[in-house]
Amino acid sequence: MVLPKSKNAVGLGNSLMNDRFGKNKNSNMHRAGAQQGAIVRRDMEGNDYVTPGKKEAEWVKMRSVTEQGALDEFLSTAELAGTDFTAEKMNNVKIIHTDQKNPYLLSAAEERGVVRKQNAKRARLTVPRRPRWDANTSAQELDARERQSLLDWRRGLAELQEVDDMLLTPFERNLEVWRQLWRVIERSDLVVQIVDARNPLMFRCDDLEKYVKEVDKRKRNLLLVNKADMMTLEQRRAWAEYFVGEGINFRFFSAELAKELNEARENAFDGLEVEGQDDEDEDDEDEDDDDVEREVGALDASDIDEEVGSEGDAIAQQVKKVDLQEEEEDDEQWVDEETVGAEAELEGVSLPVAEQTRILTTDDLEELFLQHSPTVPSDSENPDAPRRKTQIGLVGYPNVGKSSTINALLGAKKVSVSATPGKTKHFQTIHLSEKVILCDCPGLVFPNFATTKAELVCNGVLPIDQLREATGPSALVAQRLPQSFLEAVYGMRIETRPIEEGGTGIPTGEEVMRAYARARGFSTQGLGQPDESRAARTVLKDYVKGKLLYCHPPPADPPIDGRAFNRELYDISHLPQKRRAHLAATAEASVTGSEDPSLMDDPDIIPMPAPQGAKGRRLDTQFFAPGQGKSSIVQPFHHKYSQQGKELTGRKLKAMTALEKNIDPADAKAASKKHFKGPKTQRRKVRGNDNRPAGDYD
Ligand SMILES: Nc1nc2c(ncn2[C@@H]2O[C@H](COP(=O)(O)OP(=O)(O)OP(=O)(O)O)[C@@H](O)[C@H]2O)c(=O)[nH]1
Repeated sequence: MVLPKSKNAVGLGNSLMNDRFGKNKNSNMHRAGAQQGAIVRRDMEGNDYVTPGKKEAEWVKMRSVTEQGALDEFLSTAELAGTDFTAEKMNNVKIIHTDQKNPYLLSAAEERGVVRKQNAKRARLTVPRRPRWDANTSAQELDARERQSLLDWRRGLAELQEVDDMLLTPFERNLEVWRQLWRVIERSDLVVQIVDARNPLMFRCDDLEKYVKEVDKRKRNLLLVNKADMMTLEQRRAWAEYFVGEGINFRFFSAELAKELNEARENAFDGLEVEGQDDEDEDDEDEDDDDVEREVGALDASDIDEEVGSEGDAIAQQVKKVDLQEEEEDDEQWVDEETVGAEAELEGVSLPVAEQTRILTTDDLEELFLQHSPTVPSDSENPDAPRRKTQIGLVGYPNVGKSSTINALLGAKKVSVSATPGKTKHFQTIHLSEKVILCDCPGLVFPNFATTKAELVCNGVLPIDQLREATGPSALVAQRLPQSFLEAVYGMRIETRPIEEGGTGIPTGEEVMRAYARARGFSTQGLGQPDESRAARTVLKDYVKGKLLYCHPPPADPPIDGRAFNRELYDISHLPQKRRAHLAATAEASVTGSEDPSLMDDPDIIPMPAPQGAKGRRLDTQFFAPGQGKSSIVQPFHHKYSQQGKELTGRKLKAMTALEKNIDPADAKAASKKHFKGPKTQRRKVRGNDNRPAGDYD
C-alpha cells in the first residue's frame, strides 16, 4: 500500500539486490525457501538457488497466499514449474504491485472508463481448472498436471496485468487451497457461493459457477447473500432486481439473525419446560397455566417437534476432517443419473418479488438444500440401496460468514467463528442431518479486478491487524459514511477544513481518525499527537463488523449514488427516543471531555476525554449493545428485520418483536408475559410435567 518513491524501488531486481547486499539480514531467498519447505542450495559460483524440499506440515501447506513479495512470487512460480529461476526468467514473469494505483484518485469519468474496460475483460478472470484424470493416472502425474494447470492459470492472469494493463486484487496462489476447492466442487450437488450482502459482486466469482457446470452439468449453483440483516428492504429489492436481470440464482440469508432466532427459540423452549413443571402449586395453577399457554402460543407444533428432536440430531451431527482417501471413495459414489429437483422452484429468479427479498430462515435453507437430493440409489447396481446424502458445498471469501452459516444451520456452535479473515483452512464435512452433508471449503480469494487494496481491507478480505498503511481504507470510510452519523456513533466532533480553505464538505480519512483518536485519548508517544493509525484500526474493524454500515448499490446505468442508496441506514430517528436522547447527551459530554455542553461551541477546544477514553468506550458499548453485552445486533437499521414481506408467526414473531423493541431475545423470556402475549387463537395448553405439548397443534 505504501507508494514507492520511484518505480525503480520495487520489483524483482530490487528484491534481489536487497537480498544479496541489502539490509535484510534474513535473506528473502532463505525465508522463501523456509516458507515453502524448499531447500536452499549454493552453486559453484556461490549463488543461492531453491529446490522443492520435503513435504511440509499440513498447516504450512494450507496457508493462504494472496500476496507475495517479488522474490517470493518469482520463486513460487519457479517451484510450480518444477524448474529453477534461471529458466523462469525467460518466461517474462513481471510483478505488479497492486498498491501503486489508487482509483480513488480517478475522476468519475476515468473511473467509468476503467469499469468499462474491466467488463470487457471479465471473462478472463477465471479459477484454475483441475486437470483431467482417471483411474490410470498416478499420484505423481496428477500432482504434476495440477501444478502445470495452476502455472498456466497464473500466467494468464499475469498477462492480463502486464499486457492488458489491468489491476488485479491479490488472489489465492496456493495450490493446496485450490485443491480443496476442486474437491468440494467435485463432491457437491449444490455449490453455494456465500457473499457478503454489503458488496455482493466483490465476493462473487462468475467463473466458479461456470466451472461447477463444467465439472458436471447436473450440479447447481446458488448465490447466498449472507449478512442480509445489514440491508434495508429497499436495498434488497434493488439487488434482487439486479440478480433477476442477470439470471443469477440467489437468496438472501443472515447467519446472525438465524443465530438470534435459534437462541430465542431455545429460550422459549427452556421457559416452556420450567413453567410446565411449575403448576403443582394449586393456588397458582390458573396463573401458571395462563403463562404456559402464552409461551406455547408463541410456538407452533412443527417448531416444538423440531426442538425435541434437535438434541438427538445435534449429537449425530459431527464435524470431521476428511482425509483425502475417504474423499476419493465418496467421489466415486456419484451416480450417472439425473438429480431431480423442481427446477423452476430452485431458481431465485422465478420467485415472486416478496419471496425474492425475504431473508431465509435456516429451515428454509435446509429445505432448499433438500431440493437437490439425488433420487437415485447410492449403488447404481442395487435399486434398494439407500439414497446418497445430498452434498452441499459452501464456498466463499474469508469472513463472508461460512462458519456462521454452518453454526446457524446446526443451531449449536460446532465450527469456531472469528472476526479475523482466513480461519477455515481445510475443508470440513459436516453432517447436517440424515440427508444433508455440508462441505465447508476454506475461505479463498478469487481473482478480481482491483479497485484498491483499501477496498479489500474494508471488505474484510485483508486482515486489519496486519495493515501497515491505513489512510486508504480510512478515506473510504470517511467518504462513505455521513459525518453526522460518525459523530453520533462515536460521540465526537470531526473538525474539517472549511470549504473556503479548500475543504470539500466531506471529512478526509485523517480528519475522521484524528477526531476519533482525540475522543478516545489515543495519542502517540513523544509529542502526544492523536494516534490516527491506532484510531484507524479500531474504526476500520467497526466498519468490517458492520457497526459502521455501508452497502454498495448494484451496478446501473446511470450509476446509483452510494450515499443516497444508504441514506435510510443512517437515520437514527429509528432509535427509541430514550436512546437518542441518551446518545446526544453522552456524545456531547464525550466530545467536550466535561459535562459542560457550552464548550461544544468553542472551535479551538477539542480536549482529550477521561484516561483511555473510558467514556467513549462506554458510549460504543451502550450504543451497540444495550442488552448488557449479549450478542444482539442493535443498530439503527435493525427494525428492518420485520420487513420480510411475509407475516411472521409464533416464536419468530416473538424474536422479531424483541429485536424490534431493542430487547435482547434472552431478556424477552423474562418479560414475555407482558410483551409477547400471542393471539388467543394460537394459545395452547401444556400441563404438569409433560414438557411436550399434548394434542394437535395446527
Ligand atoms: N451482521 C452479520 N454478521 C455476520 C453474519 N454472518 C457472519 N457475520 C460476522 O462475520 C464475521 C465472519 O464470520 P465467519 O463465519 O467466521 O466467516 P467465515 O466465512 O467462516 O470466515 P473464514 O473462517 O475466515 O473462512 C464474524 O464476525 C461474524 O459474526 C450475518 O449474517 N450478519
